Amino acid sequence: MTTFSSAPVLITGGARRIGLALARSFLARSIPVILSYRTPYTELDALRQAGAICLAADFSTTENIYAFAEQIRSLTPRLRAMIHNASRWEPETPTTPPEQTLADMLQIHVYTPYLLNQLLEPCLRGQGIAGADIIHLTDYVVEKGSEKHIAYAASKAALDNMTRSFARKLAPEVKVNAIAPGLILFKEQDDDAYRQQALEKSLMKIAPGEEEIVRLVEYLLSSRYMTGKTLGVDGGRALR
Ligand SMILES: NC(=O)C1=CN([C@@H]2O[C@H](COP(=O)(O)OP(=O)(O)OC[C@H]3O[C@@H](n4cnc5c(N)ncnc54)[C@H](OP(=O)(O)O)[C@@H]3O)[C@@H](O)[C@H]2O)C=CC1
Ligand SMILES: Nc1nc2c(c(=O)[nH]1)N=C([C@H](O)[C@@H](O)CO)CN2
Repeated sequence: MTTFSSAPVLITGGARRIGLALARSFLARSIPVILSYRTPYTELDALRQAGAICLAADFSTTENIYAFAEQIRSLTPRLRAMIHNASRWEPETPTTPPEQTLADMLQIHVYTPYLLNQLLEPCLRGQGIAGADIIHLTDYVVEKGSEKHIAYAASKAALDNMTRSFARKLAPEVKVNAIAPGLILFKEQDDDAYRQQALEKSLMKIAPGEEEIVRLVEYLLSSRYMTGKTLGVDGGRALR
C-alpha cells in the first residue's frame, strides 16, 4: 500500500495529450496522481519526478483490466476521482474486419470504464457526500453519429449512457459526469487541408487545446451538485 498525502486521482491514458495535461494540472496542485500508460513516452520521466505513479496497462483484454484494478486496490484504499480518458479514434477501414473494429472500440470505451467503475467502486465510496468523482471522456459525435467512425461513435454513446446509470447507482457519495468534446487538439500528422476542414465544423473555428478540458474537469471536481450530466465542449458545432 502506498502512502498518499490525500486520495489520488486516477487517469487512464495519462501519458500524452489530454490525459497528460490533466495529470500535470493535478500534480501542479499537489494532488496525487495515478495514471495508466500503454506506450512508454518520454514524458513519463518528468511525471514520475513530479510524484505520479505511472502504471503500464493495455486495456485490450478484460484480464488486463482486472489486473489493473487489482494493482490500484493494492496501491490505495481510496480514489478522489477516476477519469476515463484512454481511447482510440479508430475509423472503419477496408482492411479491418468490421467485427474487429467494433470489438476494439467496445473494449476501450465500454468494457474498460464499465469494469473499472464496478471493480473500484469501494475505493470511490466512503469519502462523504460528493466525496469522489467519475468522469467519462465521450465525444460530440454521440449526438450526431459519424459515418467514418461508426463503431467509435456507438461505443462512446454507450459510455455516455453509462454516465447516467453510474450516477444513479453511486449517488450521493460519487458524482458521475461526461465531457463530450468536439475538436480539442489535432494530431501531429493532420495536414493543413484536414485542419481547415475540421476548424470549419464549429462556430468558434479553433482547436482550443487541452486546457479547455482541464478547466472543465476542475469545475466538475469542485461541484457538490452536478451529476449524471454530459457537458459538451464543442465550439458550438451543433449550431453550424
Ligand atoms: N483530441 C480531440 O480533439 C478529442 C478527444 N476526445 C476524447 O478525449 C479523450 C482524450 O483525447 P486524446 O488526448 O486525443 O486521446 P489519444 O487519442 O491521444 O489517446 C489517449 C490515450 O489512450 C491510450 N490508449 C488507447 N488505447 C488503449 C488501450 N487499449 N489500453 C490502454 N491505453 C490505451 C493511448 O495510448 P497510446 O498512446 O499508447 O496509444 C493514449 O495515450 C479521448 O477519450 C478522446 O476520445 C473527444 C473528441 C475530440
Ligand atoms: N481517442 C481520440 N478520440 C478522438 C480524437 C483523438 O485524437 N483521439 N480526435 C477527434 C477529433 O479531434 C474530432 O473531434 C475532430 O472533429 C475525435 N476523437
